[in-house]
Amino acid sequence: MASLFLDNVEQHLEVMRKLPAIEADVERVGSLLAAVLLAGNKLLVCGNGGSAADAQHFASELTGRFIKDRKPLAAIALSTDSSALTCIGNDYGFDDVFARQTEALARPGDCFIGISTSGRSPNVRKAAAAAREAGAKVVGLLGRDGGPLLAESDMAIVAPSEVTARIQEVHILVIHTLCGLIEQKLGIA
Ligand SMILES: O=C(CO)[C@@H](O)[C@H](O)[C@H](O)[C@H](O)COP(=O)(O)O
Ligand SMILES: [Zn+2]
Repeated sequence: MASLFLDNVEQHLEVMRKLPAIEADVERVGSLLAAVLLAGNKLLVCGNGGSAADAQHFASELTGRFIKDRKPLAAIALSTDSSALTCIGNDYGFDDVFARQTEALARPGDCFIGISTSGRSPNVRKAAAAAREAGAKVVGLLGRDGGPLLAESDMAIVAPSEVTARIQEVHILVIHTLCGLIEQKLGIA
């Protein structure tokens, strides 16, 4: 009898084998993010649950380090400030927790990255709209059919799976690749 672990490994590998289909999207987003950072602008990243963890992981690879010693790069996760989350959530509602921070921080030339396995989370969608309003680019890191956020993004990477955990596993691979592409394109790797 196959174990749950081996079932998950098999399912994971099945999804991984489909990833060449999204290679061009990953390259395109990598070029965009590198251009944003090279121009002195910043990345704003957010998501819920596991994607909140991905958002802070992503931002920390850039402000801290990924592979090479290099200057810190401008990226901020909007899902990490418990005071902002509780204040905005309590006073305005949970749908506004990322949008209000985006409205405060996003400037023309910046890039907002919304991470959502369904592409349906209202707080991520509302923040994407606020980013667009501020003149920032919108990138969706999505799954399933991309949800409404797919059409609301300037560029998107959609993990080819219907399973939240598998989508998140693709997202972290994509995030690490984007960090590598950024370092490569900025001439620091
Ligand atoms: O990590 C997991 C499941 O693997 C959960 O925490 C998951 O991220 C949460 O249910 C999120 O609220 C899902 O939101 P989204 O990906 O649909 O935007
Ligand atoms: Zn998870």
